Amino acid sequence: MPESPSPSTELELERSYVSGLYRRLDELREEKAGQLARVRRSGAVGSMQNVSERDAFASMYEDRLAQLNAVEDRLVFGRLDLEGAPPGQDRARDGDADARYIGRIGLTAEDQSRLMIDWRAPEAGAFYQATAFDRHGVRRRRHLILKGRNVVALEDDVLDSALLAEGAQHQGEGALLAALTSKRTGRMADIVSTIQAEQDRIIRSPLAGVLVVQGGPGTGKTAVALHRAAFLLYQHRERLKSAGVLLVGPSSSFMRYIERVLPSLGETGVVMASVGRLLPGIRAVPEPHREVARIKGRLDMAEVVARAVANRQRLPNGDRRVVVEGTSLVLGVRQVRRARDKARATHKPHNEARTTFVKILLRELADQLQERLEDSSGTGNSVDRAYLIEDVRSSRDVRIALNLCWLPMTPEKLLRDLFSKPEQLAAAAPHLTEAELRALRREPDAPWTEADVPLLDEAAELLGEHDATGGHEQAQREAARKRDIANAEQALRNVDSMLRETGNDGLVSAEDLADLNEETEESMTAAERAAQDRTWAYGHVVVDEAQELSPMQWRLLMRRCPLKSFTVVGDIAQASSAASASSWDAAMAPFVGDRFALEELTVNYRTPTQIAEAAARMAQSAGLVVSTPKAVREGRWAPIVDRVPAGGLIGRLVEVLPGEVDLAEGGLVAVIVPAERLRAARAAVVGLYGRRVGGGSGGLDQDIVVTTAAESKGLEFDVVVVLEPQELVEEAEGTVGALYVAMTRATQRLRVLAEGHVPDGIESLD
Ligand SMILES: Nc1ncnc2c1ncn2[C@@H]1O[C@H](COP(=O)(O)OP(=O)(O)OP(=O)(O)O)[C@@H](O)[C@H]1O
Repeated sequence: MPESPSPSTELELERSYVSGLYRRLDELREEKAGQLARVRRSGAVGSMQNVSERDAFASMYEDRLAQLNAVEDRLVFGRLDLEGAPPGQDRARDGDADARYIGRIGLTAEDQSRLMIDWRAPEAGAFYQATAFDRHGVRRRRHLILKGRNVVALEDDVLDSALLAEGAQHQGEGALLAALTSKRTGRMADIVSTIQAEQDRIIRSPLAGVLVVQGGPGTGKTAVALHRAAFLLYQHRERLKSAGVLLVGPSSSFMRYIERVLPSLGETGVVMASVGRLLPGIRAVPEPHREVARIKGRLDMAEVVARAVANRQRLPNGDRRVVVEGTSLVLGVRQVRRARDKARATHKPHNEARTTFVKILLRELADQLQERLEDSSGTGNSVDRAYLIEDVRSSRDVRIALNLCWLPMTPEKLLRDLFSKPEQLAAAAPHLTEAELRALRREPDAPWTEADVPLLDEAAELLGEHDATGGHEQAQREAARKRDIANAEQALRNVDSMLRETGNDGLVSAEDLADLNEETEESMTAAERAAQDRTWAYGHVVVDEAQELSPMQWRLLMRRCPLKSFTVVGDIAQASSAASASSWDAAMAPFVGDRFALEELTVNYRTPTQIAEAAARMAQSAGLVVSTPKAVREGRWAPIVDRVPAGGLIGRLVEVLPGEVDLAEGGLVAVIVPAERLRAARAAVVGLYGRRVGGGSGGLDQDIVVTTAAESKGLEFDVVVVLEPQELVEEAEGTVGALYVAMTRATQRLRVLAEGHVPDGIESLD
């Protein structure tokens, strides 16, 4: 039996291998930078086709260079020794396939031999899936722990008991535990080196269909959703590159919290949007009134919007006189009705169907005008019709009359009128009660809220493009795109061999190249263009904190992905918004029936046992069905409950906060408060810590944050102080979802301050 190398020798061997990987990375960066510079130097001369060819390559090299630059940190993190490979033998270096290094991207040597496998490749699956019982051919799984470019430690999972006897293994506190107990930074980090088997299975699920992932707090749903997006982009690059992936989260703070994960995995092309930013050009605020959020979230609002649009296609009260070039004509109700029916029969959106409506009536009025002119001249001479129609079209009277019947309309105008003019709302929503109608009423200049976004989208769908140029711009855009594709096809034929050389053969279609061309022309990436286009059809949509979405918000998202390829992650027990789902069945039924797959995550990686149990006890005492996910670690502290005399809440906060900040030892501290107390609590904490205090979506860069339960959704902090828990329950109309969220944000310590009632279960009975 060959002798195992001593641990320090192994560390040396790994160091040398890893520095070889970084050397290769540097070489590739240099190579791509050189290619990019050469392409750029070739200048913007030559035929259109040469220019688009050059731009296409420039974009390709830029993308690859960006990816190579993004993977610097922890480039490699794993090694698998497979069946048949004696331990210690440097198989990968010898070009033997029995040892595999796993890293952020795949790397090959100049001679095309494989140096490192992308974590998403099928051959890397065993790194995450292998266990002592089901080894997937793995004898040893090794975690390489890097600091900068240097390997500082090795951790071995020896799965083959024969290896244990040989004694060649490295043990540490465990890569997973080290990751979990490290201080929070305010930004989520990737988990690529420690993905657990149940998470990996979900990440690698097939692309098609709707996959719902249910999991309690801290079970890694967000992490899984992000790594799944990266996996799908790798596995289905051709399809998803042009169609794009949309990732939706609950708030701007949350989007900021997760924004670095995908780039660190080398993926930059995902469109990320909070529910308030799903419509280009609209920045919606959270809906402050729960009743309004509930009503606007209901699916029957789609009918209300449809009726509001139909009501903008009006019949005049009676026949109307219009004057064209001094001649008086009649716009009859009967004619208008007929034109309206014909326009509606086109089934085109309002603004587009208007063209039909207008055309018919212009023709009718031109007929009348012709008759009058012929009568009055008495000659019976026919008059040129084109002139007549132009005369009718340019009459101010006619324009006003037609607009009164069928006004071109933007979604914003439609909804602003609908909610500020009670008679319009009553006409569009006859089934709503008086109280509901009153609740929906608001000033025309009120800001758009998250509940309005799907209604605006619905309206945009029914109204169609409001194009002042009469479709001219659209036609120009289409012609330009056709030209781009033709150029790109020619470019592909010319440069087939060059494509192969760059390793991109088969990955690029003429459409891709046309897209790249368009990008450079408009200096926009495909993702940026998708984000600006309401009608963009994504190849896949990932939804986080999905339990919060209203049926109308689901309707909007389903429209964004006609193929219905979704990854939906959330926790029904954490639901706290007014229009949130009561079950996944109920949320999905209107859109996909029961055709969705349900997976569950069962291990809590965030919250220590004591805090997880307190949160679950509280939720269960209130009748909420929560399964208590197994927490992977014990905490150092049990949750603390401070009962404070009336009026003493803020004083007590000021008293205890410094102690909590000390215990966080440089980590993050969050004070989570009922919305009504936000201002007072923030002022008090700022009084103590000044500029160190953050809040809202910019707050994550600070180490002390004062925030609401809704804003803290999906985030995590080392220490959490919850103020007045019963008020958190009351502000959510008696449901405990928001309090459950607040309590489970802590990775180390939880303290609850209460003047009022302390909900049952938070305190342990023993
Ligand atoms: N396999 C893993 N390795 C290392 N860290 C992990 C792993 N899985 C999850 N974590 C960490 O656990 C924490 C919780 O994960 P995440 O935020 O994804 O949970 P969640 O289910 O979305 O939580 P919630 O629903 O409460 O917002 C994060 O810090 C995440 O990085």
